[in-house]
Amino acid sequence: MSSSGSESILHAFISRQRTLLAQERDAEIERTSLLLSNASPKLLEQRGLALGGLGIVSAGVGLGGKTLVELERPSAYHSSPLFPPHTFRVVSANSAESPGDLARIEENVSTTQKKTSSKGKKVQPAAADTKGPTPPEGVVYKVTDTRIVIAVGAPESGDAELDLPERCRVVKLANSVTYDRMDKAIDYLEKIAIPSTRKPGDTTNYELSSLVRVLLGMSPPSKPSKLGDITHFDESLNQSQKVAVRFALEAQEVACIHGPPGTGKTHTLIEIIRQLTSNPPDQKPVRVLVCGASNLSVDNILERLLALPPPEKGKGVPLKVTRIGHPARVMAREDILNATLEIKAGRSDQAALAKDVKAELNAALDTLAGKGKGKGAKKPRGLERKKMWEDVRALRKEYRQREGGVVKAVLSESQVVLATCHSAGGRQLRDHTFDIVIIDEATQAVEAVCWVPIFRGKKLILAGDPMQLPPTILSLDKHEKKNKQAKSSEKQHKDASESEATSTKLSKPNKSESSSTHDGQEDVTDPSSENVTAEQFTVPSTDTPKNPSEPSNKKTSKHSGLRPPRTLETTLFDRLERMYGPGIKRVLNVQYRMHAQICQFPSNTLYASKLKSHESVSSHLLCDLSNTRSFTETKMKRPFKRSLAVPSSSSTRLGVSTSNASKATEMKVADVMRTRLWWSKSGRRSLCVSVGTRFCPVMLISERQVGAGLYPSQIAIITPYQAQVTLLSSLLRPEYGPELEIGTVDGMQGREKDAVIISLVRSNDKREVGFLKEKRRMNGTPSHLLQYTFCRAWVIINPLFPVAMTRAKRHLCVVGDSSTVRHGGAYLNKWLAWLERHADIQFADLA
Ligand SMILES: Nc1ncnc2c1ncn2[C@@H]1O[C@H](COP(=O)(O)OP(=O)(O)OP(=O)(O)O)[C@@H](O)[C@H]1O
Repeated sequence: MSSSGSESILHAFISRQRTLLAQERDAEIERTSLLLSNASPKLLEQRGLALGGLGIVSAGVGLGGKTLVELERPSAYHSSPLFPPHTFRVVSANSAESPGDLARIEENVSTTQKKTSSKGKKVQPAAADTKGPTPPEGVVYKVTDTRIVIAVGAPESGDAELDLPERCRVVKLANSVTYDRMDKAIDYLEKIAIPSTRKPGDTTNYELSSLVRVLLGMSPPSKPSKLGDITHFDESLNQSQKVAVRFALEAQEVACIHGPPGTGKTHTLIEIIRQLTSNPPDQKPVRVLVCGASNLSVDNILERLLALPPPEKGKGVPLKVTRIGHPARVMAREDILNATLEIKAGRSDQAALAKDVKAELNAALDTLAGKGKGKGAKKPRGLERKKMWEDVRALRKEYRQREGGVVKAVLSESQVVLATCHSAGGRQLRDHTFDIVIIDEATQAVEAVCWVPIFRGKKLILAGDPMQLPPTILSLDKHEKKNKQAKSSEKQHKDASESEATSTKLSKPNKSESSSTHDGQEDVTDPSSENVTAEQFTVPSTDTPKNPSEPSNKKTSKHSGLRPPRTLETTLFDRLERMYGPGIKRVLNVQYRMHAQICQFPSNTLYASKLKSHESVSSHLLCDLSNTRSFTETKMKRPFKRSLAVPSSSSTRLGVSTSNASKATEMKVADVMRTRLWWSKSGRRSLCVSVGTRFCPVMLISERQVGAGLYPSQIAIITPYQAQVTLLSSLLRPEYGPELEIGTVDGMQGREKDAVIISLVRSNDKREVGFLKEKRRMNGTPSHLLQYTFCRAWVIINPLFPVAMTRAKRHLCVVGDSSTVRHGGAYLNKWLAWLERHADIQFADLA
């Protein structure tokens, strides 16, 4: 191809990425801002977009010199300290992984005050008072049932005086930080790949590395380097994992690892990290940046790295690992927290001086807030206050400088640095480069966010499963939606007509064969809604790889070049496979999690029936656990226990598609309570359901699972709706503690539990299943719920399959209204039919 030809393709690719990111940013802004500007505070609170009547508990200094403002519901205004259902999250729910929701802390003016302000003018609801000081804005740093912490004052954004009102309301804002970082990455990519786009006089040293060339299809992957025999640290690796390890180590630029659920993607990555970092002491240590699409995926890897045994005496030093990210977003475990940059920096020798400055800064902030030491301390006013704020500004600057030095020292000596893709673009890593960048859950991240860490490394290893959660995209345009709907109904029609017996023949249309559209963009049949070919799962008997530039089968030799993506759902992983064929990846084909019966349906329908269950798990049951008491019913020994199909009844429907979520939730709480009372008074032991579907998990847990000796920590409840999560948490947490995991599907990706209850929730006359319908998605972020309920213009697609159905090790319980869920398309219907044949079904006893 001529250089101008390839340049025009690069232009088209980059400009398409920009357009898609801009659309996504707009969608995000529309989702939050428009709602906020038009809604009254009361409505915002009802919709979980604001928390009112809050008081300040404290305002201290956190990493980066930000002020951490902690707020709660004071007993003077509220009968309960518990927050009502809300949508504030530490990890923002937008399409790309982001640092947390943005929020504004404004004065909570009562309705009467609002109607006639002191000047007799109407105050705009929910809008900041334009005449007073600008209300502080920041990132949600931590949320518990009773407290919310907002990190105010990003270092770059100046240091406006923090004037906190006595009675506050926290209002959610549109978050642009992630988009800014992704835009920056795409701008940088453009300047690297197309020198003509650089501004005259730009002296930046742009390096078009061979990694970037391969990722953009400018040159094919180089021949793999030849490694001799590999001595594995983990001798239990199966053949497909060994093949993947060798493949990743020998690849020169990029290697992809495709791991269906429970097949040990993370396990394999750990071996790869150990291999990479174990070069002889006389050689320069290899530095690895390990990223994930989510904080959870990063913590999963960190947890396993920390659990590694120290090297034998004289055989190297323990691996130095550091986790970048808010401790509040990191798994609340001591060893994990101790590996965070914040804690490590705080403990380092150089930290003492920074600590002194921090103490001084905190004292000054306390004085400004009228909480200074000494009796009757008052807020300074006038000139004195102005002077103090100047001191605070100077102290903050000094603190940042000192802290910057400490952070640099800690990171420089870390051989493995872990961060989310997004936070790899933060200022802490600004001057750091790495030999290898690893991205776990790469199939869940939009391509632009992957470029953030890619620029820091020379070689890239991606791990993921294109059949699991894709990135959540808000902005699929109308054309795309129509296209998708048409394709999905076509596909579902086809799916439904295929019997399960023929599922082994299911073949994913080869991505490389996808036709390009008139505008040169790729034809995006949702890559995830396709299936994997049996051939892709064939693992060679030795771990010697093929050259990624030599595709493994005839069909794939027709691989395409760089194409502008049609949607942000096309991940880098998808795109590479499409460009280079399956030779660019290795597939893991033995799963170590699920009882064979739990594995069977996803294997048949999504993995060409090639997903094998390792013998150590294929027949394990709850009753094999040492802590379970003997189950009185023999049926309990089956891995599918009680798939409850609840007949609908108009008086008891508990679907989410009502016009008022909070009302619906209140009603449901009452129903749950009533049912629980009824349940315990009746003393009945058999499973039955009297109303709706929402409370089933409550009973299942109390009556069956914990009753059978399971620990709450061995159980997870997965449900698509955040409102359901909030409801169940408020009911179950007091009884079973925080160890009982209750979450939406997103939170469960990468996790596993002995017993999993999936609550499908939806039950209604109209047979509306909402986002249960989408084969691969059933996302449950609160904002999605709100979107569904209040902005019907949005099409919500949500991930349940196969993530939710593949989290259970020994016991899977599905609770749902079969008469509603049955209308969720061919895939759901097929699953239900399969459950009816293979699981224990119990219908509700409406009497
Ligand atoms: N070779 C192996 N031998 C024994 N156990 C293994 C092996 N590989 C993986 N496992 C176990 O299988 C389980 C799943 O592994 P892991 O979490 O790495 O899978 P995954 O592919 O990342 O999962 P998912 O993406 O579905 O969450 C873990 O308990 C892990 O210890």
